[in-house]
Amino acid sequence: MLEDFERYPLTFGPTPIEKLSRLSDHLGGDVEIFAKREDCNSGLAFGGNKLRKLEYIVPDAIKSGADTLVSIGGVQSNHTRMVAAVAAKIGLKCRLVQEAWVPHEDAVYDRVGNIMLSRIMGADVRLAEDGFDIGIRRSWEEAIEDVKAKGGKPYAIPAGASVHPYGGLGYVGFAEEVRRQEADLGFQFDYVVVCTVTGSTHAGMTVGFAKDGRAEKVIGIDASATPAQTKAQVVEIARRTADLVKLGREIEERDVVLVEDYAYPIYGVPSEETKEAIRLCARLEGMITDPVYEGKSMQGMIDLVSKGYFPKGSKILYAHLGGAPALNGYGYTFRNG
Ligand SMILES: Cc1ncc(COP(=O)(O)O)c(CNC2(C(=O)O)CC2)c1O
Repeated sequence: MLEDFERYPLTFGPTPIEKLSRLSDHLGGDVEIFAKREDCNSGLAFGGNKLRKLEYIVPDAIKSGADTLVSIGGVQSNHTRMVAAVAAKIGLKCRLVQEAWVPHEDAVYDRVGNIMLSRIMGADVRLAEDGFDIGIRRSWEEAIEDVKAKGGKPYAIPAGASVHPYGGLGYVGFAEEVRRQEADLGFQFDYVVVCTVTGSTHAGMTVGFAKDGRAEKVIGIDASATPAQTKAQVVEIARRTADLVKLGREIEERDVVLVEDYAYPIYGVPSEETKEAIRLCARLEGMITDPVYEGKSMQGMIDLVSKGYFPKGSKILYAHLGGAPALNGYGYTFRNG
């Protein structure tokens, strides 16, 4: 599916799949839960899902002759941290807009975790007051213009790299990689559980698994708390990506399964149930999830298993997309563990 596209290696290679036996048993043993560890995919600044996407974007950036990568996220954005790491690795400058996406309790929220790493890696980090929205932002467009005004040659990467023309390709590759691993494992996964916010991770998986009739087995857990906008964006990215990789069929609305019940109270703020899911996974598997993204997809998966959403005997692949560095901005939240 991706033979026509150049990939710039930023990751170690296929990410490991591990059985979460203690979590599976704790949830009753009716389903088998596995994790694919995208959070351990690279040596670049603690890795994560955006690097798999950026592998298909970097060749275009290099070809463009740009000298500065320009991107955007919330203050504790994992995406902007990974863009900063990629810029450092390939020798480009980096301009980041960090918007006020999350009302926070921690006095150190804008000095630790992802934003600290981006600063240490030499990115030009600018805070902006605009609130959360997964769409194209004025602050980002102004940053692009400002780089130009100062004589730079910007390469624009939108939030999460999602609505970038090549934003979905990385996770088409994820599906191809899972199929190769399934051949070695001797079985197929019945479901893939993924956290969905700007949408190109979910969209790429939908297209990649549509190839063998499993598009609707990709269960997106919304963490944006703006599900209608997020779902529409996933569908749009999936349709464009399907054309790019010549899937051979249209992506329909029904191909995209987005569960909207776990993003509460709002984007970036964990509920009590999110915090419990983070603790349960950490205490049973030593696997760390974050309060913004994977904590909510873990919460969703646990709740769906408990409700019998997945038929008995299902093999579930949980996509762990990263996010742990942001925990440093939630020290007050977890002050008692
Ligand atoms: C750890 C982690 N897990 C899941 C997601 C959701 O991925 P999508 O944006 O592709 O839907 C993010 C995104 N993060 C964004 C960021 O700015 O970090 C794009 C929102 C993520 O970082």
